[in-house]
Amino acid sequence: MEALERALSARGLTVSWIPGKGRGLIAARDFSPGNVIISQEPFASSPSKFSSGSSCDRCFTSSNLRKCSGCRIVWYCGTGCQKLEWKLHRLECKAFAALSEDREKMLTPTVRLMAKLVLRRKLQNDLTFGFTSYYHLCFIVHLSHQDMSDLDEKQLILYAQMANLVKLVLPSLDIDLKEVAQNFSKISCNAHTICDSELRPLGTGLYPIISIINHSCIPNSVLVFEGQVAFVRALEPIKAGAEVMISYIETAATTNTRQDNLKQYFFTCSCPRCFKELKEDAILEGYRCKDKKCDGFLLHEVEKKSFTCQQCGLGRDENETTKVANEIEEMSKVVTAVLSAGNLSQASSLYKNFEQLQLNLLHPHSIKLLQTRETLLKVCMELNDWRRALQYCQLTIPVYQRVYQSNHPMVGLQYYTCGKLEWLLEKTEDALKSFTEAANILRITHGSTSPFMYELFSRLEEAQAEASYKRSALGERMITD
Ligand SMILES: C[S@@+](CC[C@H](N)C(=O)[O-])C[C@H]1O[C@@H](n2cnc3c(N)ncnc32)[C@H](O)[C@@H]1O
Repeated sequence: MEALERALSARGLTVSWIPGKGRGLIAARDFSPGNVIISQEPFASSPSKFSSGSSCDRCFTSSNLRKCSGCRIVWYCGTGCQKLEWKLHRLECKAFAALSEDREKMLTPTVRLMAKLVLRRKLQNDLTFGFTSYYHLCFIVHLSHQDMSDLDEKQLILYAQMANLVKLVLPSLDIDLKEVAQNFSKISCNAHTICDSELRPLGTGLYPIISIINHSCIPNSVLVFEGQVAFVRALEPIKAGAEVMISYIETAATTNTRQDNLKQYFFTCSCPRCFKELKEDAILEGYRCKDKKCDGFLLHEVEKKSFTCQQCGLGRDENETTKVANEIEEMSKVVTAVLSAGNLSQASSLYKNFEQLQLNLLHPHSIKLLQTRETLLKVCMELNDWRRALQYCQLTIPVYQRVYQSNHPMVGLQYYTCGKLEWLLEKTEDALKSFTEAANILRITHGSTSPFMYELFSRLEEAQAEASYKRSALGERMITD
């Protein structure tokens, strides 16, 4: 514990016991927005689709992949990554090569992550491997909190079965089944989803120090990744003594949905957003005012059999709202099925009608409407319909600003998408504004040195150059006229 405290103190951090939360990471100095609070390599990690050739087992990149010629299961982007992983992979390579087709199917990403964890711990005392006991210590100290008594019988059986799978996958190792089952339970609360710069999930990793950080639905920090390296950056000024918090879940959701999604972590969030008044949830999951010009939110008045607008007092009949709500429910099944069948043109027009139907009933900032527009954005992009894609992208931004706090990477990424679409549509001034908004947020959440940020900065520079060229050309034309 002392070694952990020393390492953290050098980074301006400390660990404290927080009533109702267990341990938490505390700032021992002030951090400004964009400061890296902590960065860490994973103790163990696994890509979500490691055997399908879609990502490198080391850096998670998706290009130039080649199969390991030994096991023919794991993929690498080149000899560099393969060599770096070899000390660990050589222990599983032979075992994987010997797997029958049936057993190969058992090698799910979670089982693989556990297999890597077992192997890494086996290598722990091998100094030539380069892992110090410090890392191990962090792992043991940190991941010890999850209590098996929290689990129901079904989960206990599942973890025991998964532990058995690890034994089958690594038959030559002396595996303590009980310990592995316990570790599955610890992983479920402590692992982090590794995402690319656009927050698309790529895999799962265990980051011993980062997993000391507790959750808030309005976090003061954000977790982003460069390859597998995790970076926690401050989203807002964090004063010495304050707790560092990230969000474990998608926060564009109502309180009920967020609380449901947090159940897997065995706690009830008590952040200020979870105690926010009814109004926010009535907007995010509720109905709109009958008067389309009014943006009030409605509350159900059971005795009056109506939903009443809290801004203008206008009521909506219960029967009428139920009828439209049922139509929406029915249509939602149809549009989802058409989209899953892959018919994009049909999905595009059906989703457009679906959006119109939802607009009759749902508040303009409703999460369901937002999700429909996000789908329409994706579909229009796939169809190269940039004009409509831009319309939907723009419609999502005010809702993003409502559901994510300022500086949230999702807001920055959405501005970035808007900027790219505006650039394609030759709306140079608009693109410049959107790229600027995106850069202002994403340099806080993603830093300034990754290839992703270099690309954004170069798009921004290109838009600045084009805009000033267009402005001067216009000025010259006006002088001539
Ligand atoms: C990744 S760990 C965080 C560190 C943990 N507090 C510890 O002592 O090791 C996740 C666990 O921390 C606790 N936790 C995280 N955020 C919390 C919160 N906002 N309120 C209460 N408990 C929380 C829950 O027990 C959760 O399963």
